[in-house]
Amino acid sequence: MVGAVALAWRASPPRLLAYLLLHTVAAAVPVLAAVLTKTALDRLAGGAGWESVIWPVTALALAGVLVTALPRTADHLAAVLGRRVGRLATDRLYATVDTFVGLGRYEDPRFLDRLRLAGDAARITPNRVVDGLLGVAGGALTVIGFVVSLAVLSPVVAVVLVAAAVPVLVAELWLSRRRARMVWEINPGERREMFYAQLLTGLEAAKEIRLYGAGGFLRGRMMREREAADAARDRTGRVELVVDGGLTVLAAVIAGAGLIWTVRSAAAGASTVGDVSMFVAAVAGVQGALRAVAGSLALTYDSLLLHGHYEAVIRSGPDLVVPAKVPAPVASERGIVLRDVWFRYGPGLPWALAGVDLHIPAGRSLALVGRNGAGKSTLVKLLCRFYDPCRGSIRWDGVDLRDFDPAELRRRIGAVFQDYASYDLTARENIGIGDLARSDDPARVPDAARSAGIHEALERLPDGYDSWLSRTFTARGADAAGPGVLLSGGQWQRLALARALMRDDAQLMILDEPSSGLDAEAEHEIHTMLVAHRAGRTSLLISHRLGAIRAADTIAVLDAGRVAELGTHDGLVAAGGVYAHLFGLQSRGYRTDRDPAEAAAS
Ligand SMILES: Nc1ncnc2c1ncn2[C@@H]1O[C@H](COP(=O)(O)OP(=O)(O)OP(=O)(O)O)[C@@H](O)[C@H]1O
Repeated sequence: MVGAVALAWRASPPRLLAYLLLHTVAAAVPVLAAVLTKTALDRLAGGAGWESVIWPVTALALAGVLVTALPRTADHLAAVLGRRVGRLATDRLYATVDTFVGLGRYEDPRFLDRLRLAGDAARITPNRVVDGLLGVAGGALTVIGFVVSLAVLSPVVAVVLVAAAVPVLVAELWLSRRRARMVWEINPGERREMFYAQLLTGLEAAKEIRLYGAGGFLRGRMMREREAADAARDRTGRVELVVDGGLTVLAAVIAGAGLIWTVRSAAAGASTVGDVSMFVAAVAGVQGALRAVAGSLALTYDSLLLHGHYEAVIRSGPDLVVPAKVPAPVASERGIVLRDVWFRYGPGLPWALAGVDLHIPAGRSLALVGRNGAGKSTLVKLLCRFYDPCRGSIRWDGVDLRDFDPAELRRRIGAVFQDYASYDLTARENIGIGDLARSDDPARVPDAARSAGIHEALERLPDGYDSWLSRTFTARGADAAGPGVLLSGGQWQRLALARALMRDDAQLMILDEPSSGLDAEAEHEIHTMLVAHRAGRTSLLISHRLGAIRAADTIAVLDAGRVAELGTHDGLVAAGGVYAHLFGLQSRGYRTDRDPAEAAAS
């Protein structure tokens, strides 16, 4: 609770104070109005003239003005404050997410459920907590005012009214807890529903969905998720209806009984007409305010439960241990050494790496080959420290990767991942992301693009490097409302390569299938460039096209998470093992002088 209120305070102290003041005045006005009405009626009933009621009536009129003006002003203030708090909380949330070193949390459905609720909470809960607390405080003020005035008329009714409030409060809190549990339970389904909705409305899967006619299947799945969530909401709604309905009837019975008692007492001359009016206003006021208090309490409680997810993410701490101090490199250990590295993506899952021993000498190139699922990309992810090995160690210049500052480690690496990203940004930004600190240098982006062989193509775009590479969003601030342009698959791949080449000072260049989408000529051209670029640098190259990696200083064949073969291209071909077999298959596929029977069979 303190966290939520502190956020609101940090977002805008003057607005929060003004909001507090408005709420206090709004809470006091109904009590004041009831007292003024009683005073005026009693004076009139006592035969007093206009002069003696002029001030209570004028004050009553002013109170009426306040009652109409205050809620609008308070609503406006609440909305402005809410947006400010939302911005601050969202920024804090995403800043926290940005501190996560690894990828593990993005593969933990429970954490993702929590993250989604935290996102909702960041937008709404701090303000709702403040609103709820002010509602409780304001309502309590109104209740106290009315109960005191009522106690003067009838202590019994006052006590009964207050006692009747206890079950209301208990019931509202119980309903809140139930609602929060329901929100948590339907959250995974709601995330799945969002996933299906994105598939159905996004460009990414549109081709396949249309070609395979999978729209109905996905829509059915989406609606089933929605139905399940709505069924849970309906169940909660029914319980709320029964509980709230019962409490409303109880309140009406108490109010009715009290009214009969007061009118009887006025008829018997034991109380005045003003007393009756005060009683009616007080009972309605107390019951209304009590309901408002209970509602605000439930709102606060609901919001706090939701806010708990936000706080849990904010306080989740580092996902991988980050050392306070990085040890100095060991002069005798140059390069990267993997020693008996074991890794799996989760307990109970198969080992993706099962005892890898490998040395990537500084300034040399190592190529990784192997069948699908052999563990090549996993090894790359471990080198970038997106995960830590379960067993064994990876040392760079003698320093365990766990002892590096992750940001420092990543500054040393340039990479093209197999599943590289394509950003809905301009071409210049798509490349500049590779080294944002130096992306303003006018020559760097075109230089990187030239090396990746994409410069001319980008220059030919409608706005050159500033062309917007998206068909689904319009550029921010763009005059033209139309979408931008899209690149071909191979051009996107070259763009990803240019992004990696922005870091021309990277000590380690990782290229995971950097040319899989390129035509034969482009592939040759890129690999010639990469061979020149790699000279004297440490590099790790993964490719299923073995012709592309034959120039590497060392080739390692991964098989079922282990290094099965290690050597140069010529050495491995001569050894006649897995590499020689795979290379033989590929090179035979390109030969035209094959035995016709062999060609027909392949
Ligand atoms: N995020 C993940 N969570 C769980 N298992 C994973 C994950 N990524 C990969 N795996 C599993 O780890 C094993 C190794 O996968 P990896 O991607 O490293 O193979 P690869 O050699 O790069 O394959 P390919 O040649 O197909 O790219 C596979 O069995 C795969 O199913």
